Parts: sequence; C-alpha cells; structure tokens
Amino acid sequence: MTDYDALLLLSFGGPEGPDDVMPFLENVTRGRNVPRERLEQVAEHYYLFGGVSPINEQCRRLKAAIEADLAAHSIDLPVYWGNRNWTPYLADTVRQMAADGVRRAAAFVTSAYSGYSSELQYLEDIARAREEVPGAPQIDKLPAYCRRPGFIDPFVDGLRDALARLPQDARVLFTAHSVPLAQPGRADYVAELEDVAATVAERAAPGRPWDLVYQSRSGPPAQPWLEPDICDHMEKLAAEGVGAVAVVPIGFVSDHMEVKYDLDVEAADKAAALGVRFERVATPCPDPRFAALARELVTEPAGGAAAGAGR
Ligand SMILES: CC1=C(CCC(=O)O)c2cc3nc(cc4[nH]c(cc5[nH]c(cc1n2)c(C)c5CCC(=O)O)c(CCC(=O)O)c4C)C(CCC(=O)O)=C3C
Ligand SMILES: [Fe+2]
Repeated sequence: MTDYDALLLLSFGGPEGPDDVMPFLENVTRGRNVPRERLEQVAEHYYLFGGVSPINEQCRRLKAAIEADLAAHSIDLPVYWGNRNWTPYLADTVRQMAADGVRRAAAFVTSAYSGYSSELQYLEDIARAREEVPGAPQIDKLPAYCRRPGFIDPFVDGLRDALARLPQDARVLFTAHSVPLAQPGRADYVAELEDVAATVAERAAPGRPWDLVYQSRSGPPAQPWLEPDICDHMEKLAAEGVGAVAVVPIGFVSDHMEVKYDLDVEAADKAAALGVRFERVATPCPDPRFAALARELVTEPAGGAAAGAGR
C-alpha cells in the first residue's frame, strides 16, 4: 500500500547524439567552475560512444523494470521519468504529472547516497521544477538507499564472481565519484561509501585487503577533491607488486559514462599499461532486486517522510 499516486524516476540526463554533447555539458556545468579544457576532454568521451550517454537507455530500462515489478505486486502506480540536465527535463515531466492530476508523488533518484551531488542537488531540482509549474504535485524524495539489500546484494554477487576469475592476491578497489573536499555533505557521502565498501568486502571477500578510491574528478587542479584517484592508486599498487584488481563501482547505480569511459576505458588501459589484471564488477541497475527497491521504498510507511521536498 502507498499514500502516493505516482512514482517519479529522477535522473541526471545525458546526450542522445553528437549535437547534444556540448549543450548538455553546458547545462551540467553552468555556474560550477569547471575549466573549458575539462569540458572538451569530457566531450571526447561522449563522442567515442557516438555522442550517446548510456544513462538514458538505463533509465528507460529501469522505468520498464519498475513498472513490471509494481504490476507483479498489484500496485497501481504510474511511473514518470524526468532529468536534471537533458530531455525529458524534470519541469516538463512535472507539468505532465500536474496535467494528469497527480497530487502527491515519491521520487526515486538514480543515486544511492547522501551529500550535495547525490541528494541535495536533486532536492533543489525538485523545488525549482515545482516553482515553474502551476498546480505541481507535492514531491517527496525517497531516502538515500545505499545501505539497502537491493543496492548492496548485486555488488556482493558481482565481486564474488570477479574474484573467482582473478588470482588469490587480487586487491579489491571500491570506487566512487570524487567531489570537492569543501562540498556540503561530503562527510556523510564518505561515511556511507566507507560503510558500503566494508559491508560488501566483509560479505564477498572476508579478510581480503581492499581500498576505497575515487574517480572522474573535475574542477580546477588547485581545488582539493577526494583522493586517491583510482589510476594513481593502481600505479602505487603495481609498484608494491599487486598483479590484479577487482574494481567495484559502488558510487554508481548503473553504467553511466563514468563507468563506461572512466573505468572501462581509462582505468582499464592504465591497468594494462601497468601489467595489472583488471575486472570491473557490474552495477546494480539491471538487477531485478534493484528495480524492486523502488517499490519497497515507496510502499514503506516511512518512505517519503525521511527527506521531504516541496511540501
Ligand atoms: C557525486 C557525483 C555523482 C554521483 C551521483 C549521481 O549519480 O548523481 C555524479 C554523477 C554523474 N555525473 C555525470 C556527468 C557529469 N558530471 C560532471 C561534473 C561533476 N560531477 C560531480 C559529482 C558527481 N556526479 C561533481 C562534483 C562535478 C563538478 C561540477 C559540479 O559540481 O556539478 C560533468 C562535467 C564535466 C566533468 O567535470 O566531468 C559531467 C558531464 C553523470 C552523467 C554521466 C552519463 O552521461 O552517463 C552522472 C550520472
Ligand atoms: Fe558528475
């Protein structure tokens, strides 16, 4: 049972073709102090994939999987999809929800953690979109879900499988998006990442050494961000004689560009150059347990209460 009359899948958005790439990057970085040089580099990552971000297809599949899971549990709840940085833009989705008579929606965000980029910025998106739309529904963001089994269990299974393919001395590297040290909510974000890493390590590889590393940093070089960077860390491990790594992208719910490029291309190439075997564990999003998580959160009595937006 649920008090809500709609579920909103809220995501980051991504380009759908080469002409979308620069306008998308300008949307993402407006007012955010990211050097032009960095934007041009990141644009190349998207061009390598035809200018198409994997995140949109992931969202379409996730929406379909959530709809199928709700139907299988006889829960009659329409699912909408809106993004921060690209079509379908959140404000347009909220306008459609209002036109359809939605009064109270729960938002499931494609980020599992607390902190500014992962949670607070999505609350700002919701507030801004509601301001733009007369008669907008109430929208409660569902709580951060990084400690829930629907998010953790697929990583545990994936890490066990990866380690089975690697030599006994393989090191486990848990990786997440870096953020500036000065970012609001950074301490909560790091505490959750450490907790998730420790939980997954304990269950999939008890006693084996592991490290938490960061990736995809941007911003001016003089600004301190969370470290160590995954590539720098692999260099250090290689020098210490580590010959294999199992890389667990705990910072991501699905195969975003940071996974498909920054890990599968950049970090994998780095590992190859160092002579280190590299196995990247899958993200949870294609797993049915992850789609079920949206239903679990929206049907829990406390579901929307933990982090309300726009009451
Ligand atoms: C913590 C975090 C997450 C995880 C939480 C979540 O999932 O929301 C995340 C997700 C994502 N970040 C994404 C893309 C980008 N992020 C950028 C820039 C930035 N990210 C930051 C942090 C995070 N980002 C930060 C502190 C910046 C600096 C500028 C700013 O303070 O905003 C830039 C600009 C270029 C660059 O600097 O790299 C791009 C293109 C995509 C889409 C990828 C795709 O297309 O598949 C996704 C899912
Ligand atoms: Fe980002």
